[in-house]
Amino acid sequence: MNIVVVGTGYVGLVTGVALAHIGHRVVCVDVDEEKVERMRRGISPIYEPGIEPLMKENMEANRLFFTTDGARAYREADVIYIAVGTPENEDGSANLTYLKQAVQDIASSVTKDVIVVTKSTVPVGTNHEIKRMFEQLAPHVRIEVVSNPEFLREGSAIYDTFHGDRIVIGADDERAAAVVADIHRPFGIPIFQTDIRSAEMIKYASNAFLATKISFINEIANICEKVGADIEQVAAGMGMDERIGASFLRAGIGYGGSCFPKDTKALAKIAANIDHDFELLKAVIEVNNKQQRKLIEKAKKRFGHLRGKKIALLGLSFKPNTDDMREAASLVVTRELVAEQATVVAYDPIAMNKAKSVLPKEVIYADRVEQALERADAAMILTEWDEFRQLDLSVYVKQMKTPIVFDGRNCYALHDVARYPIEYYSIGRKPITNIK
Ligand SMILES: NC(=O)C1=CN([C@@H]2O[C@H](COP(=O)(O)OP(=O)(O)OC[C@H]3O[C@@H](n4cnc5c(N)ncnc54)[C@H](O)[C@@H]3O)[C@@H](O)[C@H]2O)C=CC1
Ligand SMILES: O=C(O)[C@H]1O[C@H](OP(=O)(O)OP(=O)(O)OC[C@H]2O[C@@H](n3ccc(=O)[nH]c3=O)[C@H](O)[C@@H]2O)[C@H](O)[C@@H](O)[C@@H]1O
Repeated sequence: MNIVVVGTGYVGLVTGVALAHIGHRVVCVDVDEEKVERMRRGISPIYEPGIEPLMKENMEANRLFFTTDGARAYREADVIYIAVGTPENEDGSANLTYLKQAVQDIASSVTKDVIVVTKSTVPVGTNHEIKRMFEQLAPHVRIEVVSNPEFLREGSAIYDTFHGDRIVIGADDERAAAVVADIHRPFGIPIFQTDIRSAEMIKYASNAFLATKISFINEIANICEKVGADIEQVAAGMGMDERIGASFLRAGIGYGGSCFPKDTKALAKIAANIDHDFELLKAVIEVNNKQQRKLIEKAKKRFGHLRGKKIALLGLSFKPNTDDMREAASLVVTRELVAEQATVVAYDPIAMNKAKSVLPKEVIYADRVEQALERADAAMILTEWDEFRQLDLSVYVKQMKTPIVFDGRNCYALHDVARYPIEYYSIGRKPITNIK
């Protein structure tokens, strides 16, 4: 079976590597020549723990190949996975330009029957539109379209692919569904087969539900601060109820990343297009927008104004173990701090290079956490990297002008912080004001 994966971003590359690892022959196609050149040398274009050894192992076993020659790959393919980006349009809807281009590329090259599997997150109805496009553009062959949405998380993408909770296969054609199910069987993950539209909806509904959990717990955290409860205790107590579940109840400065922000907006738009006002989801989005500014609000309350203050930012990526800066809270926080005329010194263990091209030019970058904290008036923790969680708290006391820490990810236990002369503001917990 010849498998081709179109697009080698987080989803495409991880899919290609994982399918090769369970024994398939996989050709990964990308239009980005530089990326393909690097992957051919075994270098991953994305920072993702564990990916490079797996890439190399499967390339050496002659199961995994990278090319820009899509036409040839599509001609020889039995199954083609589409994993190109579906970013956000200005109005919040999903931009299907890359997807449609990939469909055209495939249609103009295939010479035999093929199954096309859509991994990209696409609005309900898109796979049927793809099917219609193929019927028009490549009437000489039979192309079956299958929806196979992806649920991996960045930073644990390899683990998630081998240990996912389910593989969703949406198909109208039983034979195509069976072929795709067989391809995935070696993962040993439960397969949920359904119709195409339901599969498309499962993806959006899953992301929207997880985003709802986050905004919900953040609202509870905001109330906890005012009534003197502790969000960590509250989340732990809630999570013990299996109907609620313990995961995705970490309060903080909101969700970012390439998917929750765009997929929640896209689903709200899908609803609006059929005259359904998805009020709950709109509130989830609004709560998140406010939550990303929470540390700024706290700092302004503490200092009055931030003009001339040196603020150390710890963590820039939208979450740990990735260098992805898409919709990271740091984008909002740095913009606000610069507008407030604060001096911003930032440090991130991995994302600094990517950050430099997207954050305001006024941001100064430090090579080490100690350097960022040096003589700072305040620190803001935006991403819960292990490096910050494990940091000896005395470093704040030693390095900073005033050890005032705004922790947007609740990295430290309050009883640990209480042992140091630190002023500490976190999310949904009591502040600690131990500065002498
Ligand atoms: N990033 C994530 O964690 C997850 C993403 N998704 C969805 O998967 C899709 C892909 O997302 P990412 O991997 O983050 O995208 P990405 O933006 O990181 O990568 C897309 C890749 O496709 C390539 N490409 C674009 N047009 C092409 C064409 N015509 N032929 C060949 N290559 C082409 C680009 O050069 C790029 O390398 C999106 O729909 C996203 O919503 C779903 C689950 C998780
Ligand atoms: O569609 C997608 O692209 C993916 O989106 C998310 O994965 P990802 O964005 O990589 O990362 P998550 O671990 O879900 O975190 C997303 C954001 O939510 C925040 N978050 C997460 C969990 C939590 O309890 N609290 C919280 O604030 C994180 O800090 C981060 O900013 C989903 O978890 C994946 O299942 C899905 O495939």
